[in-house]
Amino acid sequence: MKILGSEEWCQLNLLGVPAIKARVDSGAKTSSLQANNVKFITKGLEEWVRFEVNPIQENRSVAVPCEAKLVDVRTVKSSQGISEERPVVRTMVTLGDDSFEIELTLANRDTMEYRMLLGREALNGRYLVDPSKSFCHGEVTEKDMKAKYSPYFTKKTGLTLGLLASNPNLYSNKRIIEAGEARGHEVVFLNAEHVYMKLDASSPEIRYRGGNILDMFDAVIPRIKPSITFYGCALLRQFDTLGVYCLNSADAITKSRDKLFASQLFAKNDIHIPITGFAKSPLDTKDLIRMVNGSPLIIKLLESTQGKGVVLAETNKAAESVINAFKSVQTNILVQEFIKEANGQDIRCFVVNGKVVASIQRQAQKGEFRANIHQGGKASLIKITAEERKLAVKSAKAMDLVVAGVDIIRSNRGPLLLEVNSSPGLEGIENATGKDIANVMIETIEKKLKFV
Ligand SMILES: Nc1ncnc2c1ncn2[C@@H]1O[C@H](COP(=O)(O)OP(=O)(O)OP(=O)(O)O)[C@@H](O)[C@H]1O
Ligand SMILES: [Mg+2]
Ligand SMILES: [Mg+2]
Repeated sequence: MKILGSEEWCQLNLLGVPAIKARVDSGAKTSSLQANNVKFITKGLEEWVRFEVNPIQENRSVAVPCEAKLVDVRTVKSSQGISEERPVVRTMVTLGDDSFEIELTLANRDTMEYRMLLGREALNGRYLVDPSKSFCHGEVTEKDMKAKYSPYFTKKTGLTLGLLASNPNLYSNKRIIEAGEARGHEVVFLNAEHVYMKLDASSPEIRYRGGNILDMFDAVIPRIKPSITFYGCALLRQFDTLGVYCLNSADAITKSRDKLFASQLFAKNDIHIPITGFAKSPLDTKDLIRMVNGSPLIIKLLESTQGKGVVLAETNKAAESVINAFKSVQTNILVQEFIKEANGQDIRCFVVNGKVVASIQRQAQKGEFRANIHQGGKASLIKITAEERKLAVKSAKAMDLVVAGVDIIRSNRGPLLLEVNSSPGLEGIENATGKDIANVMIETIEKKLKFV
């Protein structure tokens, strides 16, 4: 009988797969093939399956479209004990000089290092396995693979951009993908929580769930939600280490997410904010309140968005009890002068690459002081003053943010900065102004990468 090693090169010619490296696994009964986007279709009276195979390990960009007649659907238990339904197809496999029929279960599990497994059914009566050997029926080099799959290595004309975010259905994310594609780039959505990394001085890596190595990106657009700031920024640092341009650096995002640190940087850069205090001990609460000119005053959780952690205390007594209540549960807060004359209005300036590309005024709902859209605020068009424009640009720069949503409030002593956001939403501001901000973001990446 012929000998098979622990891995062998196969051809699945009927499926249009001219070479695929298989793991010989006599511990498994049936053979399996990695398949993505599996769809059941009918051809006449027959049931078929349509799917894609990524025949090259650690490469998702080569995807061969396949079709085969469905012969069965089987419940298979994975090594982790999870049952799943897998379609089974029958096709011809070629191994060196031999060709024979084989049944393959289609496994869409991402974690397949080998794209194909040869199980007992395929081996019985044909081969003996010698696990100490490999490629007994011929070898396929990387160069051969490139030649065999050359039609799939499409000539790249645009950039490859990664959108590092959490929800592909958010308006902002959909718009960024759309704008990137419209400008001829490939935009790949990366769920930040499915990305992981190898920290190694000689071969650092970034991988995606399933083991694909993410080494194809020219730039990454971070849209990190606050709850995963820490992890998301670690990923951005890794991309940066690997030479991938990040539209907003990990450093800049980290700074802007910490209201206390950000306020200190504003003060240092001569950027005016409402009088703000921060203290550790409840013993200092009374003076803290005096320091910001007494009530009514604003209390802000250090990490808050959409206005959720911003409270107005109308009296000194109320302020004191709210401040001390937060302190008793070890929650960090800022105490801030209330800008009453703003009348529940603030200004959101969208800054990209040192320019204000759009701005809107937000008006809080009746009886509410927070102008956030999430708190029922209404957006309207506004022409900002030269001073406000300068303040917005300077504030984004103080945070080193290339893309920033800068919130400004109009006080009796001129415009004051409220905060700078590193993942400003596009929906409210694009709809109100009719400006294509996503396009400006993509253009900026092109400029930074000198892409023409
Ligand atoms: N000192 C203040 N005086 C008056 N109104 C204020 C003050 N600070 C905040 N506000 C109002 O409350 C809103 C929310 O405050 P802020 O922007 O600081 O919080 P946030 O929760 O981080 O919101 P965002 O979603 O913009 O990140 C502001 O947009 C503004 O309308
Ligand atoms: Mg904020
Ligand atoms: Mg805000």
